[in-house]
Amino acid sequence: MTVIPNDIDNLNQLNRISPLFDIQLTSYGGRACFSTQDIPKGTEVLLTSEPIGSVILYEFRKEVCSSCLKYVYGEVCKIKADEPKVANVDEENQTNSKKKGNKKKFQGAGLWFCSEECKVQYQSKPSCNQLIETFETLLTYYQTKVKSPEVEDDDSEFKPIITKEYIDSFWEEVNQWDITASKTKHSKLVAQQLPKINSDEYTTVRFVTSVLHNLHHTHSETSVAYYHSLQSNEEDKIRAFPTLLLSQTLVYKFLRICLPEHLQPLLSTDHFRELCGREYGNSFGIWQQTSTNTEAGSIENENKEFLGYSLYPEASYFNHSCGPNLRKIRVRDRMQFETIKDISKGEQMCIDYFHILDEPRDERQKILKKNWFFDCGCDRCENEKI
Ligand SMILES: C[S@@+](CC[C@H](N)C(=O)[O-])C[C@H]1O[C@@H](n2cnc3c(N)ncnc32)[C@H](O)[C@@H]1O
Repeated sequence: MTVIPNDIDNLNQLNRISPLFDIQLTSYGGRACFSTQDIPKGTEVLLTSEPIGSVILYEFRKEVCSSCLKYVYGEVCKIKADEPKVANVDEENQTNSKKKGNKKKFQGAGLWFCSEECKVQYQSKPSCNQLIETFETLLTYYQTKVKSPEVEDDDSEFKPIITKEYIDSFWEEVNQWDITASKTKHSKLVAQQLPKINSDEYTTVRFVTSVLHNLHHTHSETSVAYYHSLQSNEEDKIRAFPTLLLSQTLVYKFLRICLPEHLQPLLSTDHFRELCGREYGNSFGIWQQTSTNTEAGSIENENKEFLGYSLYPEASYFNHSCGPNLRKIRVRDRMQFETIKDISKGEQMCIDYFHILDEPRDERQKILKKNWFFDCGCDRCENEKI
């Protein structure tokens, strides 16, 4: 069951996301955004800050610009990240690499850009050097431990009944592993315990790392507080994809062994579980945009490839409606929300999660339940109830 937070009072203590709306409880449960005044059609109600976490899928890493997220089918980005000038690798990792004499040539940290301007813009972000060094370290470890497709886990027999207790017991074993790992030398952990991971797991490694880095370095206290209040879908997600449980524990162990010292305190099994549970229901897909980018951004009217995903806590309190009054537009790596109807004071402000507005009610309900784990309680679904 999804745990729906009911912390309106705490949220309302925070700086408002926008003067145009606040967060209140809905009649069908959970929180949502409600307008604080009449808002005419065509008004921008939110332009997010940079995502608190973001990742490009491994298969698209060379084709999607890490800065503006531009993707053109068949085109490879030609520019890699520059090696940070000030070395900042955590000491033990550095010592291990040096001892073994295997300090590799800088590979670009798996970050690719469509232009010099995009690279400069990305690399001028606060603490970006540390993030690049961390990504480079993770990439290097991943390359030594990549799980080849022929040894993928056989999950055909893995059909447990997923309950909260089952998930907790799985993670209890990881807590025990963590205690032992904390007493083991890093070099021994790398040699004996570093799990092999596949490209999807590596994608999760990168996403989690970006969140931990931004929590530590870049985002405001308010943004962090909104992040910590996001709803988690852990149980529903694991029930829908049981093999994720094992997969997540591998990702966790990989991170525990490979993350630099300064991010380690943010990595606990509790936080990791919450983060993975929040990511599923709250992040926004990075979709290929087929319309031309304009200064105002590009409207996501023709989605093609799924390239990755980003998490913007301040935009994650918009609920879905089958008759939305907002549209979302990606502007580089930010999301903009704009009214597509006049909105009256006190009305709920909603987006379309899944491009299903042309489907009949039953079909829409089925799709939302299967993919987002909720029974849609929007006005249109209520009105179309037989
Ligand atoms: C991105 S969050 C939106 C904010 C969320 N309501 C909260 O309180 O954190 C998505 C979740 O909101 C709920 N939700 C969104 N739209 C809904 C709708 N039309 N009907 C019922 N629940 C909805 C579902 O639980 C969904 O997983």
